[in-house]
Amino acid sequence: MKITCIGAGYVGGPTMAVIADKCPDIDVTIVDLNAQRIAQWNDDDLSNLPVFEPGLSDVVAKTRNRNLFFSTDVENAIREGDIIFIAVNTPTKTYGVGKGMAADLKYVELCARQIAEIAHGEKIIVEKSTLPVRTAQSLKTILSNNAKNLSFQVLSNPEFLAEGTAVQDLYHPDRVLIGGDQTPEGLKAIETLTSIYARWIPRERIIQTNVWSSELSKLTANSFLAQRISSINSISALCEQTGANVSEIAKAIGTDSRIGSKFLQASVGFGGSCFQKDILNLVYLCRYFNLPEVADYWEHVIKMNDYQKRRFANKIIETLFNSVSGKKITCLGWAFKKDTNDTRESAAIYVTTALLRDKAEIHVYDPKVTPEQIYADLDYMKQHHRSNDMTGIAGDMTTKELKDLVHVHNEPYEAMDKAHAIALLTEWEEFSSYDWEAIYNKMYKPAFVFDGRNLLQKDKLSKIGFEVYTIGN
Ligand SMILES: NC(=O)c1ccc[n+]([C@@H]2O[C@H](COP(=O)([O-])OP(=O)(O)OC[C@H]3O[C@@H](n4cnc5c(N)ncnc54)[C@H](O)[C@@H]3O)[C@@H](O)[C@H]2O)c1
Ligand SMILES: O=c1ccn([C@@H]2O[C@H](COP(=O)(O)OP(=O)(O)O[C@H]3O[C@H](CO)[C@@H](O)[C@H](O)[C@H]3O)[C@@H](O)[C@H]2O)c(=O)[nH]1
Repeated sequence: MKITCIGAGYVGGPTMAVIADKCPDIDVTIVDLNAQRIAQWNDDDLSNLPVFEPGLSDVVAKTRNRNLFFSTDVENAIREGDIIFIAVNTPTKTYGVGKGMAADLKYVELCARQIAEIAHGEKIIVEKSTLPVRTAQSLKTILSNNAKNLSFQVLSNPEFLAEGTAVQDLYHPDRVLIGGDQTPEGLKAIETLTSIYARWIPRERIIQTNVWSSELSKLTANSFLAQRISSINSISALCEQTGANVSEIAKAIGTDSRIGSKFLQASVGFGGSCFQKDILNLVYLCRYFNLPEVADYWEHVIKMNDYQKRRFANKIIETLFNSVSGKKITCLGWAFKKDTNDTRESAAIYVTTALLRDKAEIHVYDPKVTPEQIYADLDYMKQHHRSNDMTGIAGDMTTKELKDLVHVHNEPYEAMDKAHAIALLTEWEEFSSYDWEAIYNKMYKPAFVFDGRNLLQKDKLSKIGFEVYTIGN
């Protein structure tokens, strides 16, 4: 048996590496149109892999060129694979019908058309990308109208890994979900895929459903997770007005086994490529199916998140005497969470943009994100943000002006030297072990710290002399 995966990104790369590790008798080929990304996956120097994930380079070192292969030859991989995973990106549409809401399925459709053109024999096509419910039907329609000599089954097998813990999540998932047609052929395909995961995951954790339940479970899971963060963040705002402490509340409610303690960390706002995109997608589907009340309900999870990011940026501006113009603000962290180099939808981008609007001078330090990525994020924000009202940079700022105002450092102390304020935006653990006394001595006074992750010890910092703002306290 051979496995092909189209899309060598944050999902395709780690997922296939783990399958290759656990199934040494199966050849796994990951293909991508992006030649640079494939070259990075094939780089001898494992620190150059395009995805940073704890533990990933070890798995790649073990499997690469044994039974794990990275290639740009999409056609050959489609021809060879018995099981073809589609793990391409499905971003929010930035144009036309459904702009700013619906998932852009053009990359998925392209895969289906390519498979239809090239593949023959028996194939199992697996939706690994996160897709709107009923996408499998569109794939089937494209395949059955265009393919020749192809007998296929489409399965939905959404991925639940979280970045930063992807490798651990893939080796020990809470569950694997496989949806397929409830016909003899569909059930056989489900069983084939199940038998691969069953090599390392107990069968009772492999859930089999129909395709539509599987597709919709993924959007629902992400919406529930994000909803918890928006819920605790909404309470953080109330805490700041009343003297209650959001961390104490999270602990108090989290010990109720019906609520549970995870995902109750108040923050500057959730980021990442999935939560916002998937909720917007859910909202779009609800509106499409004429369920406005349901759509409004879920849309508020995002509105609350926008509010939290805006609130944090405004807090900085207000505290710095209502203007940050010409002031040096240092952002500690740019990634959307710790232990990843991914910056998609990172709260840092929104907060920085709001500060730039108020003419701040921004200095950034992140242990894993490159300067090119940071400038690209700000440029993208300039063009594509859903609502300018949120934090979009005044469209009139040129890329050059942006670069003049944003300085990226590869050393944290230099980034904080002579700063007016520090905004901690990602919970990288190294931030808590810095010499905060030395940092204080080199900052303008009053020296402000805005901890968007409640990572630092507030009492210790206050004792040094800092003015400290934390979320919900
Ligand atoms: N990132 C996550 O943590 C995560 C977790 C679960 C699910 N997902 C979902 O998985 C999907 C992929 O996410 P990602 O973060 O890996 O995206 P990504 O952007 O990191 O990777 C997608 C890759 O697909 C490639 N690609 C696009 N069209 C192609 C084509 N026609 N042929 C070959 N390659 C093509 C792109 O060049 C890119 O390298 C999305 O639907 C996402 O919602 C992501
Ligand atoms: O209590 C919490 C937990 C998370 N976050 C933030 O929420 C965002 C998302 O975090 P997380 O869910 O850990 O990472 P993702 O990689 O985005 O993973 C989510 O999105 C993936 C893509 O669909 C899913 O596969 C995962 O199950 C789902 O957790 C990050 O900005 C976190 O900092 C908080 O603010 N508070």
